[in-house]
Amino acid sequence: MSPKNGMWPSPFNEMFRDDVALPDRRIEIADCTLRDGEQQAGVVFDQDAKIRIARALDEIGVYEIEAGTVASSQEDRDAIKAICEMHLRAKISVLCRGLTADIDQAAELGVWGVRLSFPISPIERKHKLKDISDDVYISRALELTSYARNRGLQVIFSPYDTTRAEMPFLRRLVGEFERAGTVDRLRIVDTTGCALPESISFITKEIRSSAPSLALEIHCHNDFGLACANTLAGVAAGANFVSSTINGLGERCGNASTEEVIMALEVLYGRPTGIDLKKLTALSKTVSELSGIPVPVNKAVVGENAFRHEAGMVVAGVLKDPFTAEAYEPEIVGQTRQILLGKKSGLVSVAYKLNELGLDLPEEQFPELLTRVKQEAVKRRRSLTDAEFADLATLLASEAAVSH
Ligand SMILES: CC(=O)SCCNC(=O)CCNC(=O)[C@H](O)C(C)(C)COP(=O)(O)OP(=O)(O)OC[C@H]1O[C@@H](n2cnc3c(N)ncnc32)[C@H](O)[C@@H]1OP(=O)(O)O
Ligand SMILES: O=C(O)CCC(=O)C(=O)O
Repeated sequence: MSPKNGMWPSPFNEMFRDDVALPDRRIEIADCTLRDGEQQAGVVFDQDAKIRIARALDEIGVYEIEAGTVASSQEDRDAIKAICEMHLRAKISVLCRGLTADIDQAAELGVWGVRLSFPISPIERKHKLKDISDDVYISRALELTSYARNRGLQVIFSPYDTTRAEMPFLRRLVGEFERAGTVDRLRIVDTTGCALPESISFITKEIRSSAPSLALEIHCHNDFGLACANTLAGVAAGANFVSSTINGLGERCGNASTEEVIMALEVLYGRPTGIDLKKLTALSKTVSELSGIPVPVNKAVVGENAFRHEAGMVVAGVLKDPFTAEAYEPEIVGQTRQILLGKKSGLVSVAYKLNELGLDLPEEQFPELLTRVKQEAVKRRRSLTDAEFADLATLLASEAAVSH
């Protein structure tokens, strides 16, 4: 076993790659940071912020940008229009309610496609669609989708709360779409983040068998920390489009994070996404800055600690071969590896850091320096900066010089 392209995942993954890794399988990122990301309570993206994020998403190479909710506000519509006028490579879509007025507004803004959000589970239908019957639901869904189609829009139908829908009705709906040919893609939506990966897999396969020609997208929330796993389950079961957000921003606990799904596809499934991976960390920082939502230091892929090592036994391995503690090289995602000195350090780290900082200290002083590093880290309740470590080493060196 050895690394390939700077990556070294579990060899057992090979057994589960199935068709996800096939070179001719199309798996595209339809990022919704500008729509669901902004639904994170407290987040406001103004037009400049939306334009910056849209440009950055386009630069990494996402297939589609869900740029906002058309009914939300005039500011949003202005921003969506401005994004359309940037003529990015990425397709621009917007969320519409099940109303022709929303579709009209979307068409006038110049978007490529609409996402028709139409609640499907019994609880949503009862409270949001006046307990609409199955027959009326289907006829409205067909009317709305053909209306959007006739306005020249790509049509992505979003049965809101798909994971709590009744399966016979869901099967009937997608069968109708397949017959009518009014829908380009169906988004499977885990609105409350309540599904297991196995359930997502089941739902995706059921829809595929009821409507084999319908393209599928998967959109998962993170209420149980399963959004990325559920998204991958959807992809493995046949969804070719991923609806996710940078930093996992989004309603409540957020969505599957775009960068996590991309790296899982690339590293764990061995499936190239065509995304410029080196720009992921910078994009995460931009979204964090513009949303005002900090990225947790231990966030997968883009967190500051994702490639930092402090524990002595870990560092001893990393310095011989980083793959003892990492599944892929940090530079792939625009990060760097760092060795920190602190309470959990060992002598190997002391020697490494002295050398890295160009500091001279007799080897017999290393254990004393390590003791002082640990004491200082306990006192400060954190790892030490390079300057603090250098101060400790310099002080110890001068004490040793005086006592000789
Ligand atoms: C969870 C999701 O991701 S879905 C997307 C959610 N996104 C947003 O809500 C975006 C921001 N929203 C807004 O700015 C506002 O809610 C607006 C402008 C869209 C609508 O505002 P208002 O007209 O004042 O309606 P309000 O938001 O108070 O209520 C929504 C109404 O739409 C109905 N509704 C909800 N979903 C849908 C739908 N997909 N299609 C049609 N009607 C719907 C609700 O039942 C409710 O109707 P009611 O007043 O008869 O109870
Ligand atoms: O497409 C929709 O219906 C909205 C999707 C959504 O963000 C959700 O329900 O989680």
